Amino acid sequence: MPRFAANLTMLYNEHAFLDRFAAAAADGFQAVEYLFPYAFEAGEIARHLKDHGLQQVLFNAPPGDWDAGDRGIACLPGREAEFRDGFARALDYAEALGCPRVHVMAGLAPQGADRAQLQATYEGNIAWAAERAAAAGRNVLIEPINLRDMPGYFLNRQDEAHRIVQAIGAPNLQVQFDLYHCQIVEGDVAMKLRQYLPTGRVGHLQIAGVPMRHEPDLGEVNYPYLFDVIDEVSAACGWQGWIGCEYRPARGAVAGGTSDGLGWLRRATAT
Ligand SMILES: O=C(O)C(=O)[C@@H](O)CO
Ligand SMILES: [Mg+2]
Repeated sequence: MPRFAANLTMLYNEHAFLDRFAAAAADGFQAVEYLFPYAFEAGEIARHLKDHGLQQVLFNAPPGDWDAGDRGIACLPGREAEFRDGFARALDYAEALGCPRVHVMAGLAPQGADRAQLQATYEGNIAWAAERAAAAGRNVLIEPINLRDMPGYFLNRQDEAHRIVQAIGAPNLQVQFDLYHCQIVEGDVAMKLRQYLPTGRVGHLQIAGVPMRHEPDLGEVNYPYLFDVIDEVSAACGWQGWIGCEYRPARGAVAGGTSDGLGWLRRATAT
């Protein structure tokens, strides 16, 4: 099942985290992503990847204090040292897991904050991270996220993300284009695939049904059509990234729920 990576934060919640690697491999996935690896030793995760023949294609840098409400700290003035420590930790995990991409979450804009100051802090942190990642042979990704799921999130639109990537100009800085967020925030997803994939500035795609973030075949988005667009544009421009399956299975933590919901994937990959 080339191209599609299982997001182990959202899929296979019927299993404990480390057991999700085996479950994804049993369903035919060859690659995985998830939000955060830091609750586990990198070596332990690396063993699970190897044992199940999986590639790690993406994970996130430490987001600050998630339980206290942080959703990344890259745009937050005064937390630069914490940002740098966290990113260095992410690079250590990326090395141990053989993972080429690290997603850096922007954070929530504090109410009343000076937007220009947040922007300057964000761009400064992202530029620093891209430089450090380049020395380690990794790419840094930034992802626009919708405001319904994350009220106050600093980065919401594809054009903003691409403007920042252009402005910083680091070759290893790319956009994580999550079609679910894009549909909610701005729509016109097929045209944005056609616009942005050929720029070489999209490092990763992610999908989910809209609006409930369940399986891609549940909701308003016509994913078979979008997969054809991705195939067509990729063939023309040589785009070779992964598509992360970042959705909450409709049957949730019910035994077999994730696998039972993979009919859309079997249809998408049928030859
Ligand atoms: O929520 C998403 O979409 C993601 O890709 C996460 O990495 C950030 O929460
Ligand atoms: Mg996403």
